[in-house]
Amino acid sequence: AFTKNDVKLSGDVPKTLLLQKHSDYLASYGLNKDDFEYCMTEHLRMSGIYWTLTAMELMDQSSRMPKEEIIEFITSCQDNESGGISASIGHDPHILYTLSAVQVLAMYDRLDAIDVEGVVRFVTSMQQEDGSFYGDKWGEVDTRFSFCAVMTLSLIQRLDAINVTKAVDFVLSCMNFDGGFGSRPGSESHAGLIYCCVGTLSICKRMDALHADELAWWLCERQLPSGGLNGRPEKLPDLCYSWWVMSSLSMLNRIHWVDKNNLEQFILASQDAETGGFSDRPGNITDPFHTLFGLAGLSLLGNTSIKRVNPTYCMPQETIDRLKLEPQILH
Ligand SMILES: COc1ccc(S(=O)(=O)N2Cc3cc(-c4ccc(C=O)o4)ccc3N(Cc3cncn3C)C[C@H]2Cc2ccc(O)cc2)cc1
Ligand SMILES: [Zn+2]
Repeated sequence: AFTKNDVKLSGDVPKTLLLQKHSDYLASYGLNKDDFEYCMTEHLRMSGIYWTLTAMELMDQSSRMPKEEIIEFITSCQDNESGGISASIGHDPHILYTLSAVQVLAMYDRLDAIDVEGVVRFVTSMQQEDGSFYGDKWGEVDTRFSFCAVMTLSLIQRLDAINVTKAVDFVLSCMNFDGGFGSRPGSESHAGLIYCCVGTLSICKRMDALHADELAWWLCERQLPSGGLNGRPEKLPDLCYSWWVMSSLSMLNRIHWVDKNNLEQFILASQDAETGGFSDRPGNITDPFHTLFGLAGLSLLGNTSIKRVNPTYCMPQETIDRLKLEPQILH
């Protein structure tokens, strides 16, 4: 049932965490190469592997993943000329999939499987005069790509390869009066882009430049009576916004500003007890993307049956610790 721009949780939604169902769902996802959805997501396969592996890592189930097959796939997706990595074999390299590949290899501690100098060459070639980043050779600018650039380079300990000051200046030029951020200067504030911009400032240790209270206030206003969070005013709640909003509030050290119990109820209700996995909201089709953000959100809410997730990188905290990375958190 829909009240205005919100959902009404019916009585028969899941109220406990169905970990085994999610592990089985992700372990079987992609086994049937002819599966319609599997074919329809070839253009984002590398990210699909990152979402699936990270979710399995958080459930301590990554041993069920075909590790060597994944590593060989990543090696075959790196473009020798540009150094960039594509979503699938033969596709164009893009900064989104270069990041996903580096995140997966960092979790596997197998960065030796790719030409790391090639990745540095690709990412630095995307930075523009104003400090912004293209996603690929077609030249689209988006703060999402700034976040991909600094996350990728920091994971391989090469943040020095770009102009960090200009990268930060461009992100700050996208700050709006509500304290939020959009994809380019003047773009409307959106929870997903706020996560990207706050994450960029966290990695570059420049969170001092944020208007933390105004921003945290705008983020908390995303919570609806159902407990779910939306991405912009007047929008429906969506599970992945739970992650964008909560990880941003975590970096701002204001996660206590949301109603945790209500939000946890919405996340648990977005599970599918039949198929396993999480969907964008209760009753819809599940997918690996929302399954990761459901589990990561519960981890941020303190659910200890899930491993700790790092709010900046959306990767297991133990991986960030092993890499000796210290993304800034406000105090
Ligand atoms: C089903 O329609 C879409 C629309 C956009 C995309 S997207 O790649 O631009 N992207 C990520 C995303 C992925 C999925 C999905 C389905 C199956 C799999 C297998 O791994 O992954 C589903 C949705 C989705 N979206 C769209 C979306 C999420 N919540 C509401 N919507 C409309 C997000 C979208 C943008 C994006 C976000 C984060 C990120 O790291 C990368 C891309 C993908 C499918
Ligand atoms: Zn979503």
